[in-house]
Amino acid sequence: MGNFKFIKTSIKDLYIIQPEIFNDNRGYFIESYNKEDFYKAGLTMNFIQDNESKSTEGVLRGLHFQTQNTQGKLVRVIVGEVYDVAVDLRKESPTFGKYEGIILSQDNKKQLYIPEGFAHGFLVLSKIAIIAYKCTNYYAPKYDSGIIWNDEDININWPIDNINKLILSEKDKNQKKLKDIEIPFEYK
Ligand SMILES: Cc1cn([C@H]2C[C@H](O)[C@@H](COP(=O)(O)OP(=O)(O)O[C@H]3O[C@H](C)C(=O)[C@H](O)[C@H]3O)O2)c(=O)[nH]c1=O
Repeated sequence: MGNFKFIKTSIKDLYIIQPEIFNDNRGYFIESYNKEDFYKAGLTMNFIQDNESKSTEGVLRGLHFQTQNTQGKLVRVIVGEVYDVAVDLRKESPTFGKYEGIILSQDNKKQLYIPEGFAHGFLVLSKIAIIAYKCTNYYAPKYDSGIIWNDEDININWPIDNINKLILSEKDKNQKKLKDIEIPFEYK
């Protein structure tokens, strides 16, 4: 049907996807994923796990990746608004260590496709946010890894208005810096 716009970003293989929003007097309808449309756009990944998480304002989840079973993720916001961030961790990539940040929201319905070999995280900007994302590989906690959210070498410009309101898991409070971890991802 071609209900999607696929927008390239400054980082190779990282895409913003804009589904067509069908509004009427009842509300809205979107196709949130369509394999044929994605394949035609060259996004030929195979999603095998869907996730959903709810967070309150000021929650920052990230920056996460799996060192094996690495996951490509198609991220969208069902309720609320988040600042979503992907960091290129592919060795030899010309954009290694660079990030792209984007507002995903219930209103803009934008999605971010984060390829394998990236770290992912988001900051909740609304009272609550419910995010849903498709993954190209299964959860593998023994390969769970991450980078600290405020790593100065990545220097993410998180839209935080009050640092005291930041809510992090214990794990995320203690993530390592990019320069202190072994990066396993090749750049294809
Ligand atoms: C990720 C995941 C978690 N869990 C269980 C394990 C824990 O008992 C609980 C919370 O896990 P965690 O604190 O790792 O959840 P997040 O901090 O939201 O982690 C995610 O946040 C960032 C933004 C991501 O992109 C990843 O999907 C993932 O790392 O859910 C599962 O059962 N399956 C899963 O795929």
